[in-house]
Amino acid sequence: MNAVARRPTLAITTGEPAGIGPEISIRAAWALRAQANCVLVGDAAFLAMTAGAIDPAIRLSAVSLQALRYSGLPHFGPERITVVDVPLAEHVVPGTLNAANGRAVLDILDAAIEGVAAGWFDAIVTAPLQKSTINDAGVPFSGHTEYLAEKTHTPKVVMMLAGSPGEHQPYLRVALATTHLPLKDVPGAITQDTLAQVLDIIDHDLKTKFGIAAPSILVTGLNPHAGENGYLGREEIDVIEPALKAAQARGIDARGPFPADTLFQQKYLKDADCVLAMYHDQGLPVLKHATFGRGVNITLGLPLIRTSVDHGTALDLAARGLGLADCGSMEEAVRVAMHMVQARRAHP
Ligand SMILES: NC(=O)c1ccc[n+]([C@@H]2O[C@H](COP(=O)([O-])OP(=O)(O)OC[C@H]3O[C@@H](n4cnc5c(N)ncnc54)[C@H](O)[C@@H]3O)[C@@H](O)[C@H]2O)c1
Ligand SMILES: N[C@H](C(=O)O)[C@H](O)COP(=O)(O)O
Repeated sequence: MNAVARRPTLAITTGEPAGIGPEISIRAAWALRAQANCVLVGDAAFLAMTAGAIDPAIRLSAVSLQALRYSGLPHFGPERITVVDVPLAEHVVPGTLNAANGRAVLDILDAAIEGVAAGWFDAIVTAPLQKSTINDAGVPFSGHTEYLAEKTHTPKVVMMLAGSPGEHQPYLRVALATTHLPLKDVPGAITQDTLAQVLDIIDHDLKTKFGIAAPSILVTGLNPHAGENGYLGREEIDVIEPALKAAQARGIDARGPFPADTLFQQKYLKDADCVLAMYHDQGLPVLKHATFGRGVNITLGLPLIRTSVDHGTALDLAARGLGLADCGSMEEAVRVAMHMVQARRAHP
């Protein structure tokens, strides 16, 4: 089979229409069309208008979901990008959220999930969406990660962001023990059972999806200075240490709990494959500070491949027009998804 036919087919969900998602999705799909068959999922008329404004040379061909269900995904070759049309309810004003379009953002995700199950797509790459707008549309929603877990009936998944901080610095992967939780709910969510599931998923997926034979995982504490021997909190002694001992007994190379504020140093990171942080804003600011614009969000533990960008909808940029958003993270999310598809093809 030739290289074009072997291109992975990736569904790019174009996300919040008033944000930068549609633009970065189109740009990444067009820039990487020789390597990946990126199928845009979103409102075809809006995407065509946006593509025309970005570069009139960009060629899009729309198909309806009904047509896909009837006759499968058409293969156009790298000279044009397929769009699966999921119409929005209302006209888009860039930079201005509109809850009337919130339901369509979920329809876009549902179409991509359906497409993976139907074999149209090898993986899903998600552009950023605005969580609040979906809630404003009346659907409780905390993130793609949780939504994909629910829709694929996966009891536990792990959010991991990864990126290269630059030359001569180790590639950084930061996984989270909890995802989108209010801070007050975090301590209660960190149990020995949860940590066992999270560590098993990280160990398994780093081996099977990233080809790391014996992953080394460094684990942070929850409290300042990892609890200071119990004087600044007992979660390290009561929960994290026993969970680590149990994981080690299962053959997982997980060490800690280390104070989160000093763990992110080269001397510790250089021999590690992943840092497991206890909550969102303990791990992600470090990763984003080091790699913003090149980072990728990967959901571990899912039965499908899903990657995403390391940033949000950037409504401020969308409001000011096209050409301001950095596409680096979106392109990297496409590349990581491609590599994961290729790795799965090599080791089904
Ligand atoms: N994958 C996702 O769907 C995803 C990821 C992160 C945040 N979000 C959501 O996005 C919304 C907005 O979040 P936020 O305001 O905290 O973060 P944001 O990333 O949208 O914006 C933070 C800052 O970074 C800048 N920025 C973001 N992306 C950029 C890019 N590609 N190029 C240049 N500058 C960029 C913005 O202009 C802004 O100054 C929230 O609803 C949040 O939940 C979604
Ligand atoms: N936590 C992610 C980040 O900070 O980049 C972001 O909110 C996206 O999460 P989902 O992939 O679950 O939507």
